[in-house]
Amino acid sequence: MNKNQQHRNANEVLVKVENLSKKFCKDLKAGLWYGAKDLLSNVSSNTHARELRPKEFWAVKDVSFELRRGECLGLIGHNGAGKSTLLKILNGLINPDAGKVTIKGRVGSLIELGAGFNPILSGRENIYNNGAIIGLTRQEIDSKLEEIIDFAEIHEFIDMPVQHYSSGMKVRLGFAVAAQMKPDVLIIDEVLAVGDVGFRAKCFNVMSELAKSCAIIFVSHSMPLIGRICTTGILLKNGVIVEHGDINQVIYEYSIQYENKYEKVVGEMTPTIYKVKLSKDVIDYDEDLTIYFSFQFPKDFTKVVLHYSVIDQEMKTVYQSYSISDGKFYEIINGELKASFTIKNVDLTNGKYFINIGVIKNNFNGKNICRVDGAASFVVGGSKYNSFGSIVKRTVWNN
Ligand SMILES: Nc1ncnc2c1ncn2[C@@H]1O[C@H](COP(=O)(O)OP(=O)(O)OP(=O)(O)O)[C@@H](O)[C@H]1O
Repeated sequence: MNKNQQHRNANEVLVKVENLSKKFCKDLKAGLWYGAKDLLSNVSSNTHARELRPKEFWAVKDVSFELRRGECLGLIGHNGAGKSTLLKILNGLINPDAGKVTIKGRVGSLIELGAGFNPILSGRENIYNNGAIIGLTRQEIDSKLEEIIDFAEIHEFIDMPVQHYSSGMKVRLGFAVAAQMKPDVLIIDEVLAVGDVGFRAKCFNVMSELAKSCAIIFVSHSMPLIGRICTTGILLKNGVIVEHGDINQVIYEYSIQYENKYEKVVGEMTPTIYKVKLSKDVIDYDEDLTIYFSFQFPKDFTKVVLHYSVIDQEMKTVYQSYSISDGKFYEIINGELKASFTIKNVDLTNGKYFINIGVIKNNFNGKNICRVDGAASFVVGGSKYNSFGSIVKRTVWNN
């Protein structure tokens, strides 16, 4: 086996992260002071590293994992969880305070918008610069140049300084360079979302293709995307790994800890009081869910129509229903509307969902008397169906 074949060994560990920690200071003055003190006392970052001084906090704390060729790791977590900090350490943009990163092979990355580009150089010059940094010869870059420009679709602007590129153009160039240089490890941050839909689709096709022969670390807040591309996942919370393993399990853990109460009341009449209760807060995909509620209004109405929507974490409506479709009307008597409805077999994949409940006049003019968005939330768990999409579509697999 020659050296090159060895280098491309399937399943070899390409990224090894051991007890990685990085702290930041919440206060600029204190941060500068600590920096100066550390420099003066010539403290190596690893000796003092494990203690926090006043106003410091761990952005990444004791993170360890391995990633093999052929694996695609989804890094997920709330805003400020430490994802970008971890990526920047992996990419060598910042130094950790403790721990060790070992990466084998060539690293392609798209982390911050425009990071890695010299703004006063043209797109073409930046391609050469970046290629040289990852160790390609001029001839090798020459042979990839057209491919990169074609992929980025920025032919007419390739000789313009990068500082005049739009955000999307920077992302196009950044991704094209990172992906077309045939990396062993590809690190992609949320920044990809800046690209337009067509370009994003192209990137995901390339990532799926690259995933077969390299190791990918991908950060995104879009769970459908993460679920589609990644094989394994890490959930970070306050810089600490709280879940690591199968991507569907990690997405599920993330979705159930999501605290996004987005409760909002809209419509021409606000209920003075409302109460909503569910038959169960955690259910299986094939169970029924009953929603009990009572709304107090300042005015009576006869014949109103109820409706509800089930919303997923991407804030997309998964399904909705109107009582009028089943010929059912309600009355608001003495200002109170007290009712319940049952969703038969929720038929949803694992995750957290919200319920919007609305009341409209029976003339169905579309105007809400009121609608309570995020009136309740529930979790679907334990489904054998994975997290792609929202609906579990039971299928008969004929011969
Ligand atoms: N240079 C810095 N100086 C001080 N604090 C920083 C610095 N960079 C990041 N932080 C802090 O570290 C924490 C983690 O930030 P990070 O950007 O890694 O989060 P993230 O998970 O990528 O968040 P998001 O989903 O919003 O992109 C945050 O509290 C952030 O304010």
